[in-house]
Amino acid sequence: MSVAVAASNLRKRFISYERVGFIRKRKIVVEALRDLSLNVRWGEVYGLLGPNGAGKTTTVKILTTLLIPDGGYATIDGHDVVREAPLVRGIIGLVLYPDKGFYSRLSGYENLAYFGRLYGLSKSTAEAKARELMKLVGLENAMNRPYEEYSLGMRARLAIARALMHDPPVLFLDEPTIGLDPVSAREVRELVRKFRKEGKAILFTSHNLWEVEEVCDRVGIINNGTIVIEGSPRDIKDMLGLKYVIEIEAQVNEHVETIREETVNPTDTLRRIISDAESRGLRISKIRINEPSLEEAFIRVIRNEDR
Ligand SMILES: Nc1ncnc2c1ncn2[C@@H]1O[C@H](COP(=O)(O)OP(=O)(O)OP(=O)(O)O)[C@@H](O)[C@H]1O
Repeated sequence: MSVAVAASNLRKRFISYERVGFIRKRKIVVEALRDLSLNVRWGEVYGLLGPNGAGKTTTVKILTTLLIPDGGYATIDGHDVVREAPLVRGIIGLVLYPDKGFYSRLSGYENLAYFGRLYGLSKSTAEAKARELMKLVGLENAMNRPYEEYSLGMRARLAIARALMHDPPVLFLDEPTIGLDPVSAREVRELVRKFRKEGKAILFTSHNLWEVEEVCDRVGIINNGTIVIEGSPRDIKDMLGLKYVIEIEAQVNEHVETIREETVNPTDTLRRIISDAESRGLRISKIRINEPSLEEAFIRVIRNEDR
C-alpha cells in the first residue's frame, strides 16, 4: 500500500499573549507541533487522537494547506502542501470542526452547488453532484431549506457533502461525528468505510475512542505536539502490555467452576485453560473474553507522558 499523506518532522509555533494584571500582557510561545511525523496510506483510515490542545487541528490545518509549518514538510499524493498548495487543494476534502463558511440564507443544496462552482465544476455538473451528495448524506428532504434552519446534525452532514463535491481521493475529517445522534454517527462511520473501500485515504479525528477503534485501521496518539505511539488499535494495546480478561465457566456433573485469568496473550492462555479443563473432565459451558479498550490505552499513554 503506497502513501497518500506523508508528514515529516512538522514543527509549528504560535506566538500568543497572556494577561498579567489588568493591562500588562506577556508574550508566550506555544509549541503546537514538535517534529510530528505520520503517514496515511491509500485505502486506510488513520485516526489521530490526543487530549485537548495536543496539536490535532494544527496538524490537519497544515496538511490541508490552511497553515504553513515552521519546519518539516508534508506531501499529499507526493505534492508538497506549501509549494503546491493549489494543486493539493484539488485532491483533498476537508471537514473541520466547528464548520464555517456556509451561507446561512442559501439552502443546503444551493450551498453545495456554489462550492462546486468554486471547485471549478460546470453549473450543471455542480448541481447534479449537489443533488447526488444531498441524497448520499440523507438530506434529500431538506435540500431546499435554508442552512440557518439546519440542526447541528444536518450541518455536520452538509459539511461532509461539501468535502466530497470534487470527489477528492484524500479526506480529512476533524471530529465529523461531533453533535450527531447515534443513528447519524453510525451513518457517517458507514460512509467512512465506503470511502476506504473505494481506496481513499482518510485522516479522522475524534474524542470518541470507541468510534475510533471501530473505524480506524491505524491510530496515532499525539501529545504535546508529537506522535507518541502509533499502530493498529490491537498493536497499541499489545505494545502497552494491556491485559485481556478470560473467564470460563466449566461444569462437571452439577458442579459449576469459574476460571478467570488476566493475560497479555489471550490466544495461548485460552488454549491452555481449555486443555486443562478438558483433561480434568470439565465441560465448558461459557467463554467470555474482555478485550482492553483503546480508551485504556489512551489514558495509559497520556498519564505516562505527563508524569
Ligand atoms: N492561532 C493560534 N494562536 C495561538 N495558539 C494556538 C493557535 N492555534 C492553536 N494554538 C495552540 O496550539 C496548541 C494545539 O492546538 P490544536 O488546536 O492543534 O489542538 P487539538 O489537539 O486540535 O485540541 P482539541 O482536541 O481541543 O481540538 C494548543 O496549545 C493551542 O492553544
